[in-house]
Amino acid sequence: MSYHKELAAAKKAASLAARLCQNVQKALLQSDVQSKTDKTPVTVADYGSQALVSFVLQQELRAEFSLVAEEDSKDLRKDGAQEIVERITKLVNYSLTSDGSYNVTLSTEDVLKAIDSGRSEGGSQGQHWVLDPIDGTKGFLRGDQYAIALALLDGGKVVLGVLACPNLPLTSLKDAGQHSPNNEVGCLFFAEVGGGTYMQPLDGSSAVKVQVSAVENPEEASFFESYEAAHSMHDLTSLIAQKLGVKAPPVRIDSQAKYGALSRGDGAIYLRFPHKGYREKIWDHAAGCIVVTGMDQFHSIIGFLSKC
Ligand SMILES: Nc1ncnc2c1ncn2[C@@H]1O[C@H](COP(=O)(O)O)[C@@H](OP(=O)(O)O)[C@H]1O
Ligand SMILES: [Mg+2]
Ligand SMILES: [Mg+2]
Ligand SMILES: [Mg+2]
Repeated sequence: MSYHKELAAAKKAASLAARLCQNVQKALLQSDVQSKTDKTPVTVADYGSQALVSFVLQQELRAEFSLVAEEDSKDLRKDGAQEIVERITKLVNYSLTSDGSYNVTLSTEDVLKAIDSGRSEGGSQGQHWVLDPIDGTKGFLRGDQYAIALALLDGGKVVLGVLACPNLPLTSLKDAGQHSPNNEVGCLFFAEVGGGTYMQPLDGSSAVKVQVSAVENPEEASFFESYEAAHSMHDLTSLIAQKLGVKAPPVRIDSQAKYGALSRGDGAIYLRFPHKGYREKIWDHAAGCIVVTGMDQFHSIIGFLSKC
């Protein structure tokens, strides 16, 4: 089965959402950042990105669809949230219309409903979209890496994935690292089951096929891990790397940008071990997983792991 139409819609949605996030990151206001009940941060860009992706999928696919996504409108419907909802609505309308993609004006209620269309429970039957509207919100707030991560599940398997990484350099992190001022940034990774993985600049120029690292000797390999020690046990990863014989220091990056960088061979190993008791969410891995395993790359990864 081919998912070309779904992939085109997902790329359009993630690219527009990336532009919304870039606009917010340029001029982030203190009032744009809220704290959720689990004490993790959420911003107008997380909500805006979710509303926008949900709207674009609905417009492009014109069919009933199920979306499992990170955010919901509960806090936005509380007293005192009207101003922030209006700011989100303005951001969404601007991002949808400024380059002529759509000719619409969504109301605040349209935006809240679009956010809440991400409340599906998912499941192993039928098709479900999986969205992290901003993965790496802490990285986004720091001006570092973050990703818009969108995947499609069919019968419980990930069949396509798109990762927009607005701050990831177009060239390998091996060459200039994450923060060189000469870096041109903004990558869109995408993969469809059986079709390999591609990367293109977020400005829309042409895509190139990417491959995971061919390094087989752990002494020559480098590894990616979460920037936040609260999200992954840095002590444990350091121990594992030591046992494997890895010599390079860890490359710490927020979000599924790690999977993007891994898919094009910037490093060879991904290590992320949450602390005891943390329950993983599917939107934190679905898109990144297919971008790295994009079928024809799968065997080289298995090959590498079996040698470790
Ligand atoms: N205590 C914790 N342990 C592990 N992961 C956590 C965590 N608290 C938050 N996260 C998740 O880690 C994600 C970021 O991943 P990474 O550590 O690879 O950058 C966050 O995604 P969001 O930013 O979308 O909320 C969040 O879902
Ligand atoms: Mg979050
Ligand atoms: Mg996330
Ligand atoms: Mg998120």
